[in-house]
Formats: sequence, structure tokens, C-alpha cells
Amino acid sequence: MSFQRCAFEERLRQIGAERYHDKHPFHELLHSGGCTPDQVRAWVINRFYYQSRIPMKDAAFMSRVEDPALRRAWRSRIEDHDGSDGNEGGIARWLRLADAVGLDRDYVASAEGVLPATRFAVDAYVRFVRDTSLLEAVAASLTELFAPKIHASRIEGLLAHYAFADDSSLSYFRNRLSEAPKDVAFGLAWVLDHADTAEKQDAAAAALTFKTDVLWAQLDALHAAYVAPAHIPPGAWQPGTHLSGGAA
Ligand SMILES: O=C(O)c1cc(C(=O)O)c2c(n1)C(=O)C(=O)c1cc(C(=O)O)[nH]c1-2
Repeated sequence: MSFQRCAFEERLRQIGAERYHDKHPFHELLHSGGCTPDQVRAWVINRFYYQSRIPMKDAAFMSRVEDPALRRAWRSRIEDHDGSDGNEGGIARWLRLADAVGLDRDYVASAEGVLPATRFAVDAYVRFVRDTSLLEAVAASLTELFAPKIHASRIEGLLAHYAFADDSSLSYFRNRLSEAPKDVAFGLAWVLDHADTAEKQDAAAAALTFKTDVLWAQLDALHAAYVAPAHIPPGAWQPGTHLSGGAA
């Protein structure tokens, strides 16, 4: 590997080291057992919106790709979330988590109670992938370089601290531990190959930075709405409602 390629990879990794959402106070609260059941539910509801939009952004990406080899490499991402024969898929696994924390899964799937800022941030990511260069779109997905570490610490933290946590409710994260590394190995190599000028490297680094903001902003919204002093925006999920027991 050339020095220049190594230095660029290091620059991308540094963006994660400084800005990835594993450092957000909401994640510290969640993983250390500090969340109330309603705070966990708020996270499940809002994070579902991100999950639900990931295959849509991957479809938007693929609709712009002219190279069949790149589309072939990318399409398993959609199946990982939507499912395929013999694989229920990430969205169904996430709804199992919604069941386990006592939420009405139809309400979660409807995305009705999602925070406005979560919606804005996630929609901005889908639009970004639809509208920018393919290089920037692939670079934005590289936050997944940093995801296996947070998924592993989430599994460990949730199992240690919350009664709802078990193999079934956490299966989403266990699956991502094997799915994400294959996706990101491909994405990283593709970005390193295609960012072959200083301008393109700057654009790819800016795209990855943008994506860390998309993730961070979602947790800021969650923290502001549901951690004291909590300010729940109009229309967003109210604790105690939409439980699987049938509460309103
Ligand atoms: O739990 C997390 O912290 C986390 C982060 C990210 C990420 O870094 O974007 C993804 C996921 N999970 C994830 O599960 C997932 O499927 C995923 C897809 C993507 C993407 O940008 O294509 N990021 C992520």
C-alpha cells in the first residue's frame, strides 16, 4: 500500500476516533444501565427510523450505479435489512427488540412518534446519498468501520443491565457483527481506490464527517427530548403510550 493511501486511510479513521457517536453521553447512559425503560423505548423508536431508511438509501445509491459489479457488491446490504429466503432481515430483528422492550411494534414500524430532528438527520443522509457523487456516498457509509466496536459493547452492556436483553432481542446487533465488516471492507477499498486526487480525498473525508454528524444529531435529539430536563417535541412519542399491552 502506498504511503499516500495509508495516510488517507488514517485520516478517515481519525474522523471516527474524534467524532463517532460511541462517545455520545446517551450511549454511555444506555450501555451502562443508566436508562429508564422509557428512555430505552425512545431510543428503539427513533433508531428504528434510521434502520428503516438504510435500505432506502442503499436502493437510491444503486439506482445511480452504472457498473454491474458495484451493484452486485452492494445489493446484499438491502437484503441484510429487508431479509431474503432464510434470513428474516435487520428490520424484522429490530421489531423483535421493540417487542422485548414492551412497545407496540406497529406503532414503532409506523415511525409516527419519531423526533423531528431524528427525521431531519436521517432524511438528510438519504438525500445526501441520492444527490452527491458515488465516492461521497460510499465514503459516508464508512462510519460502519467503527460500528462493530459499539455493537459489541452494546450487547455486553444491555445483557449486563437490562432484563429485556437476551439472544432474541439483541439478535440485530449480533448479526451486524458479521454483516458490517464485509460491507465496510469493500467500501473502504473502493474509497481508497477512487479518491485518487487531493480534492476527492477532501470530499470523501467531508462526507464521512457529515455522516458522523447525522449519527450524533440523532442522539442529541434523543437526549434533549427524553433525559432530564426533558423537552418532548409536539407529536413525538410520549412515555407510557403505545405499549404492547394495548395502552393508547
Ligand atoms: O448501532 C450503531 O451505532 C450503528 C451505526 C451505523 C453507522 O455507523 O452508520 C450503522 C449501524 N449501526 C447499522 O446497524 C447499520 O446497519 C448501518 C448501515 C449503515 C450505512 O451507513 O449504510 N450504517 C449503519
